[in-house]
Amino acid sequence: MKGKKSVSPLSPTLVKYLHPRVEPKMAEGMTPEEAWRDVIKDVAVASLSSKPLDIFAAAICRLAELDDNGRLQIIDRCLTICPVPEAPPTDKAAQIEELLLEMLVPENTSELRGTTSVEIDSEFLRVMTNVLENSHKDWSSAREFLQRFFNDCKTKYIPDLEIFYLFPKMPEMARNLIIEPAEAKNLERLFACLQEACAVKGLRLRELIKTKISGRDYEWFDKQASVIFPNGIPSDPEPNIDYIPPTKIDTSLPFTKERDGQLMRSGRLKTQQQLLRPRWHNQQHILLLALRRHPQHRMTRNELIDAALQLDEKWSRETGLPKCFTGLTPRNSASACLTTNADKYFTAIKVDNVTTYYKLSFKPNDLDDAIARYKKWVKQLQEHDWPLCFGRVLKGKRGQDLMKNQRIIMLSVGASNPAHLRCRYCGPEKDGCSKELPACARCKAKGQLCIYPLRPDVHKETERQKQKSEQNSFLSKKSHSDGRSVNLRAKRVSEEKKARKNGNGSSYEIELLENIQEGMDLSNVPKRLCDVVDVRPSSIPNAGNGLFAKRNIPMGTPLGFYFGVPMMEDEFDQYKDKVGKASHYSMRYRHTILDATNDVGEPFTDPNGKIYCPFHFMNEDPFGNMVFLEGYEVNQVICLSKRDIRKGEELFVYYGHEVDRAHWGQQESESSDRKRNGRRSGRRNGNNGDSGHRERIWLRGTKRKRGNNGESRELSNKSKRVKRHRLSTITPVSDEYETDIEIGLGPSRRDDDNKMEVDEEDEEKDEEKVDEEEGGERRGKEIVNTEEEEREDEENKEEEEKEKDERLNKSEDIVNDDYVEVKIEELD
Ligand SMILES: C[S@@+](CC[C@H](N)C(=O)[O-])C[C@H]1O[C@@H](n2cnc3c(N)ncnc32)[C@H](O)[C@@H]1O
Repeated sequence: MKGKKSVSPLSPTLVKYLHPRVEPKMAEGMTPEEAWRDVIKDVAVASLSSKPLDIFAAAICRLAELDDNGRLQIIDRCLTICPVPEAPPTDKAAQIEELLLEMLVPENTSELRGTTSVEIDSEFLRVMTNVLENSHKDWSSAREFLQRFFNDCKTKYIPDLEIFYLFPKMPEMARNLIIEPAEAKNLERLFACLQEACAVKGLRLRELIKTKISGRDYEWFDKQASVIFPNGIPSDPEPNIDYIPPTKIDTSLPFTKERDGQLMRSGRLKTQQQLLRPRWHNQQHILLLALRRHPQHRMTRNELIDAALQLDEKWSRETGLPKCFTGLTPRNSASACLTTNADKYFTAIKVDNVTTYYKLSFKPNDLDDAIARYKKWVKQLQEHDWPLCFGRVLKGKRGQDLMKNQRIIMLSVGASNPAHLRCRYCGPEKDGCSKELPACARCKAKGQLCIYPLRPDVHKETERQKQKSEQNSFLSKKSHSDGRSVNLRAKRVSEEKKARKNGNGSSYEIELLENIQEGMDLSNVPKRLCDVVDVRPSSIPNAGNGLFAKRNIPMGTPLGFYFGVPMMEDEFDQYKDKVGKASHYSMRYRHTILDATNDVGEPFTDPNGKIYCPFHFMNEDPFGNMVFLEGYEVNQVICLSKRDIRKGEELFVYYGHEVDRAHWGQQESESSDRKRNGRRSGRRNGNNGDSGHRERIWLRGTKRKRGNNGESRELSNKSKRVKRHRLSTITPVSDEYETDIEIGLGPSRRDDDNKMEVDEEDEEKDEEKVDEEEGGERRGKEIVNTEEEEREDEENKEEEEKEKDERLNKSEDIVNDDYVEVKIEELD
């Protein structure tokens, strides 16, 4: 590959040097090329022949592998040290030798001689980028592992040879580089994929990565290799000799081609590259795109299945990608996919009570529709959920009645999996409560006023069942006396449906809420978002604005939603990705991107404007106090507090593992310079050469697996630390879709800093308020006690709280040390 480059014009110094030396060699019968190559070899031999044989041989071999430009560059640089490099004066000899070693055998330069090294051709990085960007897998754990590997290496780049040398810092590496089974599996797959990608380009992976392991490190490397490749390192597939190099690496995605309406010249056309495909190239997405392309976004089941199969066929034919709907019965696969509707993007509707149509569950790329939905959600949240979260149980009889009734109150929004949720009053350390109703998934608290953010339908179902059975018994009684019973039932059902459709269906909920509110003090419940949070400069240097709590916020409170106009991912890449800061504020939700910016790519910042979402300004901390939760409705992202948050604290959330953080923390001008120069960590995708998709916030947990039937496990402080580290670095890939709130892992270091910022007066007030709130709650719970018992109890509880705080503080110290380490590792 390198030998084919033509020689660039020689500098006058080189000509002056070569001319007198080449002529005698030509006189001996050499061609001009052989003669001047021999001159360069003479320099290397003269300077390095005293070196140990392996070093000398490696240098001469490397010289032979270089192209003419590479060789001439070596002489050019030698001439900058002295005019006669083959016989340098004594004071220059060492410099020439060091230079030659550095260029020909860099792993043997004085500082690193004899150490283990990995030589990586820069072509490998191009292959790697292409695989990571275009593969349908997200390679999360493999990335993390490689990142850890690179972090523990000293790196040297030799521009003339386009080669990177990695020198592992063995003690650190042996200590840090532990491979988990899931990582090993993923890494093995990644390497198989890289090998195939190399073969497509006519290369062999083994030739792009060469390892030289010194004797003492051999055992360790051998052990690691046997974990990653239990069956031995597979040999490279035969390189594809028919390969037509793509003019630009990024033109290789099928969708670009389809949009441009031209046929693409890509190496992939020649071979069926099974593993390289765009992330969204899967069955669900093809069905979704087929529906999206229909003018009314509405099709019958058969029409939709036909359209999806045609689309799949067309792409496969034009791009060489494998089809998504395969097997003997692709129609059945498409039909099953539609029935499962795992991502909730399809809504089935009956037209004329006969034909079932499928329509998109959202209006793509429609700002007004997105605003209307967002406002509806926020209204519901503020009217229904906030009173439940921020309200306090009254002291007197009304509060007593409320507690006696032992109702379960549910929020209108929440995770799909109630097993992840907590009773509001269940502190992380409490073992359980003793009353009767089923409640919190963590403490199994029974009978407490338990805010239970269930998926609305789960709860409604039981209530409806009750109503239904009542209706049924009523109707069956009636049916004896009245022949019109069937009609009556149908009428009732359709009325119920109609009411639900018009948004009045939750009469049960409203009634329940009214009952609850009678027993609660709602005077301190916020009315608008600006009562709860405000946007101001972040506590993180150079991070721009941040979001801060304006009041104490209890754990598990849904504060709002992340606003964004839903678009298909390829649409976003095409129209929006490079517009202003669109990629900084966009969020990936399953198959859609929620675009949070206006036409010029700026977030909506006017609090009185048509749309304003303060959560766009929430900065990142992997162990933040907030979490993005997938709501029950499609494209609904709930911003939920992970723990109790105190007034003045900055709100942080984890953006997900796919985010490119390389330019963060730089001054604005610096980072925009970088963007202008197109140096953003070499990000590319196939569409337009510089997609920001790695900038996008990822809705956490959209593809995660959890053990133990989805139940979070209690963690000791020690295991918490490990878990914390893994949470920030490893996201296991699986086919299960789940949402995940990581509650109870404790506050981050920054939260402590922020606590310091709350001025003393505020703090005092807060404490009073918290005491009052907690007192209220306790009074609510223990309302049957006498006043004296109550006082005693409160004293005891205060002591308990103090002890608990101390315990927490101690564990925070440990956790925070670890956190700093992780951060540094990541920033490195
Ligand atoms: C969704 S915006 C958050 C609001 C942003 N700070 C602002 O002023 O508009 C995401 C951007 O905030 C910045 N950011 C977020 N978390 C950060 C952190 N921990 N450190 C540095 N910059 C951060 C990055 O520039 C990122 O692209």
